[in-house]
Amino acid sequence: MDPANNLLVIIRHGQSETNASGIFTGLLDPPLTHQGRDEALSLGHFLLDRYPPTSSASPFTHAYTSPLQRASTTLEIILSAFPAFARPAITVTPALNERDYGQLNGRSKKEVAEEYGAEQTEEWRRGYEAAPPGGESLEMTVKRVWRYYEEEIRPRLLKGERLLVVSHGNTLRGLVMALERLGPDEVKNVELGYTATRCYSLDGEGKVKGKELFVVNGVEGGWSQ
Ligand SMILES: O=C(O)[C@H](O)COP(=O)(O)O
Repeated sequence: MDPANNLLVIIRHGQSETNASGIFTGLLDPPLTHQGRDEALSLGHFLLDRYPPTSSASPFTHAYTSPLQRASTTLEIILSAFPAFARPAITVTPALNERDYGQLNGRSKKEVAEEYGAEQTEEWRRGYEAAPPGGESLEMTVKRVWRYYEEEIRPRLLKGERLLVVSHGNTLRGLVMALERLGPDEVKNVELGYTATRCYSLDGEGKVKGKELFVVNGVEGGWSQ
């Protein structure tokens, strides 16, 4: 896919400290691990190679991220690989926060599975309608992120902009579901590894006309269990 206009590149953040410890992270705000910082830098170099700036144009016109540092730091590290003139303006918005895991935020995934059973835990993690106690279902997350996409991101794409979105596993699963028109059963199988990257090109009406998965950090397509 050429670095044409109407381009949307979505990226999951690198590994955070609580990701590494097997803890439901949700709205917690842990820093990236060393591995997570390395993943972000490799991805920055990959994107620089894939979308080289020209003397007159930056490859990306705008970037979006969440206020949670694992996403915003991933974006900063990615952009550190680009020359200063190629740095896009950044919008930080809670609309791109991770799904709120409610009472599970901060709890060990293993212990939750022992307490509530593996099936229920999987339903909270990958089901569409199931909301963890006090938290958001994927359905609620899709509504939140899609509203933001339609109001803020899509209009820029329709103007021909090239956008980066650095966000979170379930938030981006929600965005993928809506962009690719997947059903609840299909989205269960969408898994995002650290710095998973997917690139969409859109037509003049905002419909997806092309999609590309990148192999970065040794994970095919950036998507993993
Ligand atoms: O919030 C978290 O714990 C992770 O970002 C994603 O967790 P999950 O794989 O359980 O959705």
